[in-house]
Amino acid sequence: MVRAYLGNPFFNRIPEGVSGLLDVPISEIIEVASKLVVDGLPRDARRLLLAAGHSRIIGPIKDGHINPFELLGNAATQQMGVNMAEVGSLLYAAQRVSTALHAFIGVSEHAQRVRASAWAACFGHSLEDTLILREAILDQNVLILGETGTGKEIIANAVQQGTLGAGRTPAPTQTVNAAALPGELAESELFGHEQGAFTGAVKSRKGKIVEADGGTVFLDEIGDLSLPVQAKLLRAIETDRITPVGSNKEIQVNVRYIAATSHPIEEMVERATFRRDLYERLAGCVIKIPPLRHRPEDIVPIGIGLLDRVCAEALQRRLALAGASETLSTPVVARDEAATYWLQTEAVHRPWHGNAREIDNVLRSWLLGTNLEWMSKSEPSSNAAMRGGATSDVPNRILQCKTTLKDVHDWYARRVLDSVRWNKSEASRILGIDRGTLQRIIKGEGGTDDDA
Ligand SMILES: Nc1ncnc2c1ncn2[C@@H]1O[C@H](COP(=O)(O)OP(=O)(O)OP(=O)(O)O)[C@@H](O)[C@H]1O
Repeated sequence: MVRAYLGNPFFNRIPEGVSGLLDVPISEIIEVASKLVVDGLPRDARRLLLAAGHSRIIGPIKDGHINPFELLGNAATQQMGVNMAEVGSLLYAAQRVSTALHAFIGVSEHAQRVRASAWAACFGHSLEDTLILREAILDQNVLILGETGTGKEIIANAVQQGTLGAGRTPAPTQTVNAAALPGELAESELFGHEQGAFTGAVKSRKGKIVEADGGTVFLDEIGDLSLPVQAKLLRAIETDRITPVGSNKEIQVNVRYIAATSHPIEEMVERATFRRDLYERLAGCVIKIPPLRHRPEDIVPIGIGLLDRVCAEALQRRLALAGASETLSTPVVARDEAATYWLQTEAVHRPWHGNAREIDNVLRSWLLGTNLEWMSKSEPSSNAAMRGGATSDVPNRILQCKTTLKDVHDWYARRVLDSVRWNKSEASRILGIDRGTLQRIIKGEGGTDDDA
């Protein structure tokens, strides 16, 4: 039996096909269990059973097919006198948070710290924290700080996954983007309104905070909230009550707030453009995501992860267009070698002021220029031209590529159509073409004539 714990290099190197027992310190059960589920351990990982310690539970594991999670629950129950159902729920939440944190790629210490902070925002720093202080942990609001494109939304989503509703169902989650909302609208979006409360309020509306009752509200771009709305939000947080616009009735709510901003909020507090008391209420747990230029070792892994995603999306689109008749003859993830090489040799030296989002945009436009041939045909192109050429010489590669302008038009039209769920009027408006032209593009692609 091997004693393993999170951070132990062994744990990350369990060879394919191994079966056995891991003796995990009780304080790390939740981390280890969730890591087992998400971290791509061997397919027969179910045979890798976790034991929270001791010989009296190892026999039954060896003999039968005991669910390791149940076993963990039992072990924790025995040792700490806690409720079995509660431990089961915790493990379930842990699994969801881990899966969500997987989307936050990064090997740097900074990235690891960000993931650990998000984890702590849900479960604290130890199993004792988790079991004893969980209510208090979830009572704390979370503030995520980082430049644009650093992955604040990914982290917010992970923290949201840590809250469970009744019966292990996911708790309600709502997102409000304060940057997109002028004053009155922000108030109505957050707190709801009564019918006739203002011009255009033809029906009453609940508002995101009430809709998230029992769960979380993600307040994106909180630094853009006006001072009057800040005051109202502060009151909602302090009293757990909100008053819809135009109403004189208060509504009781139980919500965890997760806020994020790319503005320097501490400076805003100093300049009194953001309320200090609200900042303090939101900053129960602060997660700072450093920009990519402070963690250049994350550039390649993030780039490769995004490249896989872009290629998989492109393939999916192609299959959707081809219809059910085409079988999946190519791997879902076809990584572009030239792009990988470029990431390793050139991208690492760039400052990436737009952070991961900028890498995503560059990769997407690169693939649009060079890989369209692959996107529209059944086999991946060899990319020989790209491999042979200097990787920074994008125009040169585009010349060698057989993509026509029509291919680019059609591809882009399809992207827009996808993004508006094939609403052709909306797509024509975005593309700046009339519906007849769009119809012709669709016919050329083998689409249908039905209006969305
Ligand atoms: N560490 C990361 N790993 C993988 N993808 C990332 C990472 N960080 C950011 N991304 C990707 O970058 C894009 C932007 O991420 P996200 O929207 O979470 O950033 P943000 O910090 O909320 O930006 P903004 O402040 O502009 O809203 C997304 O496509 C996201 O998947």
